[in-house]
Amino acid sequence: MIEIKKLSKHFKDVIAVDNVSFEVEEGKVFGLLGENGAGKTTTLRMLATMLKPTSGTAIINEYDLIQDPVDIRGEIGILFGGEIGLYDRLSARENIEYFGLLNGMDKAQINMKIEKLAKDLEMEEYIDRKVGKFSKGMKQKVAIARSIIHSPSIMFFDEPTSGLDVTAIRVVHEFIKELRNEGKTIIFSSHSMNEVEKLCDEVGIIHKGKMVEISSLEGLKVKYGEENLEEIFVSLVGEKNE
Ligand SMILES: Nc1ncnc2c1ncn2[C@@H]1O[C@H](COP(=O)(O)OP(=O)(O)OP(=O)(O)O)[C@@H](O)[C@H]1O
Repeated sequence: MIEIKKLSKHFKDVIAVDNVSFEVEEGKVFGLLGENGAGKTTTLRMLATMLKPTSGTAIINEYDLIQDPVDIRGEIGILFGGEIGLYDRLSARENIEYFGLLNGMDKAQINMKIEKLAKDLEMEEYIDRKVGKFSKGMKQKVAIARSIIHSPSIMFFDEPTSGLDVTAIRVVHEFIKELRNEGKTIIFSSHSMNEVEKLCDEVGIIHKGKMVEISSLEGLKVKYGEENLEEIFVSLVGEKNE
């Protein structure tokens, strides 16, 4: 369960996130939708304890973001788009293993989990190769494996498909669906309503740091009398997206 309470982040005179509150029930997928610069990454970085909020807090599996950040880190898995920060000189296996050790797992547990992840994500062929020369899609799979090595119950994804080709996007989507089936609680950000529609139970639309709508997909359609969710998004944030 995630309960976000009046979360704000100011960078000098820029209000990146403005008094945002929402809840995500256990086992649900929440899509944070917004244009470039809307405040999605900043929100997720705060929830992942990577950035200190200016005000407000969140309760994540009963831990308070401000009081218990170390406990929260053990509960969450993070997959951020863009620069994913793998160690080029280490193999895929070593990159994943390193994170398992950081999360207090022992070698035997880690090895078992890596065998399964390598199979599930079809990485067996290159699991022992150095990641430096990997394609973007291959690196993303290593990052996915790394993010769940410690079996967190909560996952945060920040635009996890940005810059990936169609095949790699499918892998990420399938992975999110699988996590949902396993009952994980997920928040992921996107600027595409189509992506959100495929994967989410509920959506929050963020615009200029403010949450302008929170609803189930069906609820949005009923409220705005419009079947096409992309149209609803555009009408809410004011300009054409993509
Ligand atoms: N470290 C920072 N210092 C100053 N301003 C920042 C910083 N990080 C983010 N911002 C500003 O905060 C606002 C929200 O940025 P954020 O990265 O959260 O948006 P986003 O919705 O994730 O956008 P995108 O889809 O482009 O990643 C933007 O105006 C951005 O310029």
